[in-house]
Amino acid sequence: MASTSSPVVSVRGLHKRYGDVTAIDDIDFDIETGETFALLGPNGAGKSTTIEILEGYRDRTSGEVSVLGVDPHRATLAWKAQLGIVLQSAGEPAVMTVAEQLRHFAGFYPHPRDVDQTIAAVGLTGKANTRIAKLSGGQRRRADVALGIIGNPRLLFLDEPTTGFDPEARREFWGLIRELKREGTSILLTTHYLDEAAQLGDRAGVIAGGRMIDIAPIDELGGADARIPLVRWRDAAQVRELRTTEPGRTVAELVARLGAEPDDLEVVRPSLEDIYLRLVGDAHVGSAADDDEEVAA
Ligand SMILES: Nc1ncnc2c1ncn2[C@@H]1O[C@H](COP(=O)(O)OP(=O)(O)OP(=O)(O)O)[C@@H](O)[C@H]1O
Repeated sequence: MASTSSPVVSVRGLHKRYGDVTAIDDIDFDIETGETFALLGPNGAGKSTTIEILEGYRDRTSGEVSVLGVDPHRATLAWKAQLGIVLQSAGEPAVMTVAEQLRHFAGFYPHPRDVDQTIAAVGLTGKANTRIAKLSGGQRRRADVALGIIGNPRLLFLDEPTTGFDPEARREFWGLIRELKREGTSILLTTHYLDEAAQLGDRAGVIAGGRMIDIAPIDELGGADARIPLVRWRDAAQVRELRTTEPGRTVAELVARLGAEPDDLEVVRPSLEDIYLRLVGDAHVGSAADDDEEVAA
């Protein structure tokens, strides 16, 4: 939930170049206290670069960045202790057990979580005394998340946190993140799973080619027009589609015109994934598809 206090993250006019490659091209966004902000975009869009700049791991070329009121460029240990970071790849698995590793890292923080409760929260109680190297891929990812939250962070960075999770583990993980949200943790999430963004995100920013092409509450992404339903049916051998704000009237007119129930009739509301793909596709081709005409799909 957004609040009226100053944003936990504020980014203005951010640019990042790697040699000749412009990875980030003038992006602006804020994350409010207690908000979960989903950063979405295709491979190579610039999400990790943005996150690494916010975390203080990477220099920017230009622009203003404030994280918990501090420029990450001037990071102090006290500032870092308020961040929780779950990287895309956590490197070589540790030889320590899950519990040993968490106890070790808990010692670095002024107000850590309880180790056993954290292990339970990520669903690894049965594996607390197993070496990290012996965990499955999905279990290792849970151990990464446990490490990210052991310091009781005010701001949690989750970079593709559920890659490799089975569907049940993903749902359990969403429950854990909702609990962290309830506790007031602000979260920056990147994910390629649009259902995950829809489940957890309050707002989302879509990056493509280093530019922020849309930023809105999750259920307003792409604008109102993006949610116009599609009436689809089969006409002889062809599938027909019509985008309309009045699907009921369209179906009634179709039935009247055909004198019978249309074959394979369905009314489809665009999913977040449909809307996202359209946004990213439009950013690539630089032009929108025609919305109003009846077309053969
Ligand atoms: N260290 C680097 N040196 C040179 N170019 C880089 C470096 N890191 C990233 N890039 C380039 O910057 C652009 C943005 O990369 P980035 O890793 O931020 O994208 P991403 O959105 O996180 O992608 P993914 O979804 O695949 O993780 C890409 O063109 C990438 O090739």
